[in-house]
Amino acid sequence: MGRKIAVVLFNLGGPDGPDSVQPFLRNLFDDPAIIQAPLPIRWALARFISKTRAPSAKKNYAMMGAGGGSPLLPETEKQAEALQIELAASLPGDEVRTFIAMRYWHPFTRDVARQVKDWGADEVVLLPLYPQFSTTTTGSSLKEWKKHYPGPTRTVCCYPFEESFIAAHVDQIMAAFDRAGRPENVSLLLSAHGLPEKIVEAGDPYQWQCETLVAMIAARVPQDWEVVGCYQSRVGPLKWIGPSTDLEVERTSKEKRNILIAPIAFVSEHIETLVELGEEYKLLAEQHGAASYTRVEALGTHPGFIRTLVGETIAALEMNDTIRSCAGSRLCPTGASGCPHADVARRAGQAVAVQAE
Ligand SMILES: C=CC1=C(C)c2cc3[nH]c(cc4nc(cc5[nH]c(cc1n2)c(C)c5CCC(=O)O)C(CCC(=O)O)=C4C)c(C)c3C=C
Ligand SMILES: [Fe+2]
Ligand SMILES: [Fe+2]
Repeated sequence: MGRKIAVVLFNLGGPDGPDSVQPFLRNLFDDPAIIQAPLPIRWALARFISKTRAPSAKKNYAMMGAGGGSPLLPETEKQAEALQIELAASLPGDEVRTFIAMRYWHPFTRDVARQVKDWGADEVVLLPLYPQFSTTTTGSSLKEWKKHYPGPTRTVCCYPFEESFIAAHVDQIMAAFDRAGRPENVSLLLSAHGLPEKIVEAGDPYQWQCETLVAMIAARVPQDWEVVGCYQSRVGPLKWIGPSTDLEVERTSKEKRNILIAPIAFVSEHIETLVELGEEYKLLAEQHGAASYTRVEALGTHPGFIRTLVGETIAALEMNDTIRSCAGSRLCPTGASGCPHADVARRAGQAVAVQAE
C-alpha cells in the first residue's frame, strides 16, 4: 500500500482584509526571530509598531485589488495545487497532499499541524517557499511547526542554487527583456528582502545565498548587462544589509539605463513585488530619468519552479537524513548558526557533503 505524504508549504502569510492588517503586523513583530527582545518589551514593541505602521500598510494593501488584503494566500494556493498535481504524477503509488502553513496569518501553522495529524500522514515533508534560508523566515516557521507537531518530519532547508530554479529565473528575466523591446544598456537589479546586519553577523546564511545566486544568474544573462544584487523593504531603525534597492534604482535611473528588476527571494506576487517593485520603485525610476523600467514577474507557478519543488520533495523523501541540504549538490554553509544543518555539521566536525541530485 502507498504512503500518505503530506507536503507542508511554509510561507509568511498576509492579511485577508483591512481589519486584519494590524493583528497580522502584531503577530509578525511579536516573533522573537524578528525582534530579539525579552518578553514584556517585545509585546510592547509589537503592539506599538503594529499600531503605528498599520495605517500606511493598509494603504499599500489596498493598492493590490485583493479587497484590502494580501494576494499571498491565493497565489500560494495555486502553487500548492500545481505541486500536488506534479507530485501525484511523480509518485503514482502514494497519496500526496499539499498543505499551506502560514507564520503570521491564516492558515496558521498550529491549525495546519493539527490537520496533518488528523489526516494521518505517514511522511511529512516541510518545504519552505523561501528559496534562501533565514532564521527570520524558514527558521521561524520550523520552530513554530515543531511546537505544534511532535512527529517525525523531513525538512527542506533551501534551494537557492538548484539548476531548475535558476533556469526559471532566467526565463522570467528574458521574457521581461522581450516585453521591454530588447533594449541596449540594461541594468538588471536582482532584489531580495533585506535583513538587519546583526542577523547576518550572527551567522544567518541568507545574504551569502542571495549573493551567490546573483552571481549564478549573472553568468546566464547577456554579458553586456550590468547585474546588481540589492535589498528592499527595510523596516525599523537598525542598520540593514545593502546595497538598498531604492538607491540602485536611483543610480541606474540617473545613468539613463533600461532597468529590469526581478525578485529573487519572493516566489509569488504580494505587497513587496506588486507595490514596492511594481509601483514605488517605478515612480522613483521615472523621477530620476530611467530610459525604461520593467518589473520581472515572480516565479508563481512557472513550470521550472514547480519542478524545483517536486525535486526537493522527492530528494527529501529519499534521503537518509531528516534535513535536505541548503545548497543542492554543493556544500552546505555549515557552521552558520541559522542553518538547520549547523548541528549536523558540528557533529561531523566539517562541512557536510550533501546528497547529489
Ligand atoms: C525572503 C523573505 C523575507 C524575509 C527575509 C523577511 C524578513 C523580514 N520582514 C520584516 C518585516 C515585514 N515583512 C512584511 C511582509 C512580508 N515579508 C515577506 C518576506 C520576508 N520577510 C513576505 C512574503 C511578506 C508578505 C507580504 C504580503 O503581501 O502580505 C511586512 C508587512 C508589510 C509591510 O508592512 O511592509 C513587514 C512589516 C522584517 C522586520 C524582517 C527581518 C527582520
Ligand atoms: Fe518581510
Ligand atoms: Fe543547511
